[in-house]
Amino acid sequence: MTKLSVNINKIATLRNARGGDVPNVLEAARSIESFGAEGITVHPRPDERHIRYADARELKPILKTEFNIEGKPIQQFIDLVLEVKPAQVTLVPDAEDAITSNAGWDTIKHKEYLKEVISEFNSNGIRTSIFVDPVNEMIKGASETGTNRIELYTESFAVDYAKGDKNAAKAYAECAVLANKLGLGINAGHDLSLQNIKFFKDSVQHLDEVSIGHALISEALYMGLEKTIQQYLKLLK
Ligand SMILES: CC(=O)[C@@H](O)[C@H](O)COP(=O)(O)O
Ligand SMILES: NCC(=O)COP(=O)(O)O
Repeated sequence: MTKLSVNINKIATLRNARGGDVPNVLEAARSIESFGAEGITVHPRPDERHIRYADARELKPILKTEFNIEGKPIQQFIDLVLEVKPAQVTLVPDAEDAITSNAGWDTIKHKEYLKEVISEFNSNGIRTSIFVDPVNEMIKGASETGTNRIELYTESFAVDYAKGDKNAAKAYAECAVLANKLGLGINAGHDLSLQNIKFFKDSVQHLDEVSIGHALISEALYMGLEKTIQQYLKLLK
């Protein structure tokens, strides 16, 4: 069974557009949980253009499902995660000016750094996951950092699948088998949607969790959050 964690960054984007508190991200998170989602993901960025560090602090006590905080492990982010103590932290190598996440970690080049940060989170009881491209060498490198899980960066899958490529999930399927052999849990995310999630889920074994934000919130504009979440849950069974 693959868990659905809903990324609520885009709810905060809408809120921030008017500078007030509409829509309220805490209320949205509560509703998302009540519609059956098994987790809430946030990805605060240093410019706080969508979800804010303060949102992460306020979300923790009200959430009933798994809280996943994603981000680049700069000191401010590390301090936030150690204070909030979510169930899971996902480390992402965000470039300074990127519109969104656009690459996985080079787990060989940054192995020592990742080991250090991961060890601190693990010793505080926080499950760790690192964002990686579907490349065997990066999976092997990840397994040497001490991380509990990897998150497969699915943008290239989404692009190739949309072009009709039947092998769009091949590298992901191979990496998932390798990661599982190496004892790593497997998450996936980025540009997953109602169009492509079933193919991905059916192609990739051992998938513990997917985190979905941009497409899910967009689809909910037409169908509503409840129906949209229920469709994902059906496709992830
Ligand atoms: C790691 C990942 O793929 C997502 O967290 C994505 O980066 C969402 O971030 P934005 O909402 O800032 O695009
Ligand atoms: N980790 C991926 C995530 O949280 C959501 O990515 P996206 O669905 O907004 O592309």
